[in-house]
Amino acid sequence: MSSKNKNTQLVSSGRKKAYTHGVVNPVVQRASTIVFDSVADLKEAAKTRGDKTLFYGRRGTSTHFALQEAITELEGGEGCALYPCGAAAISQALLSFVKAGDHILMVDNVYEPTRDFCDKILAGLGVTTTYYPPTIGAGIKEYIQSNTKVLFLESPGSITMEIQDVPAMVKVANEHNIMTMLDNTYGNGLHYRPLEHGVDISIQAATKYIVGHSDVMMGVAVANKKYWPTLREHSYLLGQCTSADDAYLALRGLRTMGVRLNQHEKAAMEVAKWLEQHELVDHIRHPAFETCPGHEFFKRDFDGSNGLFSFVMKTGNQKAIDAFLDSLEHIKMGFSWGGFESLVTANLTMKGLRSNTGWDLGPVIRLHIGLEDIDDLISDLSQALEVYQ
Ligand SMILES: Cc1ncc(COP(=O)(O)O)c(CNNC(=O)CNC(=O)c2ccccc2[N+](=O)[O-])c1O
Repeated sequence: MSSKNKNTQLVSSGRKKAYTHGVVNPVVQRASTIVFDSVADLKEAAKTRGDKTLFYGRRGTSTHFALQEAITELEGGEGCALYPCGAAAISQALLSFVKAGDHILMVDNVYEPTRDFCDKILAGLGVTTTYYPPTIGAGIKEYIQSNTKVLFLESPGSITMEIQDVPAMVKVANEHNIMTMLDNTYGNGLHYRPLEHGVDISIQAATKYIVGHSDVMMGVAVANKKYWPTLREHSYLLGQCTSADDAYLALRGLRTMGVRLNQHEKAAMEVAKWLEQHELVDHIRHPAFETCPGHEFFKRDFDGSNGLFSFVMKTGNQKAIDAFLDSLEHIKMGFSWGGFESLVTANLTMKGLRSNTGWDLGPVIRLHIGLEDIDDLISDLSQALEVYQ
């Protein structure tokens, strides 16, 4: 019996006997070639090859089908396409729907490699991009052109964590027949489901919380009924596929995502509250804090937060940042988040990383709070801030 309760879904989804063969987890069905006993079998498989039928490795196997069903249920869509990483999910979802002469609207705090894809790849294909302020809301209307095809959102946005008024923006997009895509790596389907707010395609770097153990690169995109057929077929034609082993590991991570996120959220809130009172810290950029732009939309639309947040320093220079980073022991520098480990990245300024929103504040330090003991993390930050000068 299926359930609308998310933690039950995380445990139960994608466990049809056709995928598990009677055990708890799906089989790891590695394949390039599927063999058929008769012409009739081959013709039957060819008819339904795009819909969870064994036909050819690139179309997926039982392991992939189990993961696709689970993610589709988690995000509440019609179907889920799998990609080798989050960046591929973003770029291939865009390439599935734009053509030369189109224009897209991209949020200005978007994950930097997404910006680079727009500027270095889409531009070369004749697709133009306008970056809009993350807090623009319904004012997005002013940025729409006659050839605008896609409104791309990421909420909260990368590093500076602004949360968008998604329903207001989706309403404007629908009024102008513009499709919407949202990078939901932060909301992860448990705490935020873009399709419930009218977004057409929800994209995640499964690399982060879904996998949850920093050992698989994967992207997912879940589309609604209107856009699923095109996303599924164009992802196939663009050659997007993942290994059965990675699909198994992603599904394995999904099973504990609920309990892991509970701990990430609890620990991050405690660490952020400690940082908030520190004399060197200007303010916290954690969606659950009033000092985070768009906090009111987080309270209205999200069911929870996780281990990722940033804080802005009152002052600082690169020397102070480097000394701080080098003195951390438990919290490691690394270009990712969503695993069990605590990580840190730092930006001296956001100037130059934004094209339509200014930045006159201090350095930004982003933390991913992992599953270590909170006291150890706070002690680590306390001693590191002592050398931040
Ligand atoms: C919101 C969001 N959306 C998509 C992706 C990409 O996922 P992938 O890593 O699986 O491709 C990510 C990847 N997250 N990684 C990080 O935030 C770490 N920083 C970077 O990756 C980064 C930032 C700026 C410039 C270059 C990089 N980089 O390491 O490629 C993401 O945060």
